[in-house]
Amino acid sequence: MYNILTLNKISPIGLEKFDKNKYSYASEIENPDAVLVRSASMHEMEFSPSLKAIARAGAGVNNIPLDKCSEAGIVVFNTPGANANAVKELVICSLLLSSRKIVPAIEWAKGLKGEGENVAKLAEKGKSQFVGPELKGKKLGVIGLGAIGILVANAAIHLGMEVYGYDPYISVDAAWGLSRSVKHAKTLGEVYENSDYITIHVPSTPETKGMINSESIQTMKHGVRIMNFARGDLVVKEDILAALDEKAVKVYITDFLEDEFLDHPGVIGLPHLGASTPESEDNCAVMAADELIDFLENGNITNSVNLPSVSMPRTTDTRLGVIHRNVPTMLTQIAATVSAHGNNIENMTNKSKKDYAYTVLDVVGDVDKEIIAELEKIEGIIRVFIYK
Ligand SMILES: NC(=O)C1=CN([C@@H]2O[C@H](COP(=O)(O)OP(=O)(O)OC[C@H]3O[C@@H](n4cnc5c(N)ncnc54)[C@H](O)[C@@H]3O)[C@@H](O)[C@H]2O)C=CC1
Ligand SMILES: O=C(O)CCC(=O)C(=O)O
Repeated sequence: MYNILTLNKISPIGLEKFDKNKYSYASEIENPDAVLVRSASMHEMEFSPSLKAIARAGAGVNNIPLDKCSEAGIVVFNTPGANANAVKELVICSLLLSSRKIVPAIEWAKGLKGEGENVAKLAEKGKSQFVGPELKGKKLGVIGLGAIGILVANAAIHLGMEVYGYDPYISVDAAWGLSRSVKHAKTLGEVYENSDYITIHVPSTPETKGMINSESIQTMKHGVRIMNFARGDLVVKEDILAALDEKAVKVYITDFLEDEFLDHPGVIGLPHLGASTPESEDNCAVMAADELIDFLENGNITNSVNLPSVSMPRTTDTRLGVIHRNVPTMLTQIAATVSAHGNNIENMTNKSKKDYAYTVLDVVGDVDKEIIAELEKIEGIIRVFIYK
């Protein structure tokens, strides 16, 4: 029986993937084999020695201590692209909200309650205070052209916007999916100086944290509208508030609330709603559950952020999965140890990702727990799993 600890509300469609004869899942469970999480922070959590994998039903993994997991041989998965359409739709909505004063207009309209037959006349008289520009013909800067950035950039082209895309690490697949009409910005400066609207779609990393600050804002067009559906810490709070007060930034729309934002007239704040659609919650949960099941049952790794993707059809009854450092002689030592136990290696795959590597071996004959202890004694081997 495998135990799955769920740390957030996970879509039942995803949870149904776990065969009840083989899996138990609950928000409190002893000795979890795996954790299913959305945004809950795991940085202060004690990990049980039983924990083998964490699946983030979503994209951003800044709530998970990745280095600690890698060193403990815990595989961390995410669900690339599974919630991208949900975020794209809210970003397009936000482009309109930032332009057309829709939120204040709705609030103002509610104030006409009780005016009876004068409502229509008062509405016509008052509407001029809510004039706002169209998106067509305006320039949008998209920072980060991954699953979400691409969809936003392409949709904005269809709205008639001129789009500048910036992503020095763009993947080949992403580049293929990007509309040819999107202009390739080679520097952030190019995005900042040209854009009437800027939307950020990068992960929170040491490189991106605080990238929107007083210095970068100074290089932007006066009155720029900024959208942040990526992570709150990409934008320096004090600097964006000062820029809003000076009207250097006209509107800041963010999915990441701060107390100071709540009553600021220039901020439209949302409670981290980007991925909150039933479709995206289902997609993420299903993908995360599939990743966990294939790892826990077969040792296959797909969409891990700390270990390489390794997927091999089962060819024997016994499989070993070995997480180790990406250093020389690991494979020879693993093979020698397995052979010394009299097990023939029928098939084997090895891949690496930065400092870590993963080797899967399908072996003939039974293996006992001794082999785990012997393999784990080898310097550089972090963790060994047996799949039968
Ligand atoms: N508001 C919400 O509910 C959601 C927020 N997010 C956030 O949005 C982020 C992006 O999500 P996805 O597009 O799905 O991820 P993704 O991994 O598909 O795309 C991220 C892109 O950012 C690029 N990038 C990384 N560092 C960069 C830098 N310094 N400058 C420019 N580009 C850089 C990468 O090359 C990649 O193409 C996530 O990391 C997460 O923090 C994601 C989903 C939902
Ligand atoms: O699960 C959620 O609602 C948050 C989604 C998110 O921020 C992400 O996928 O990075």
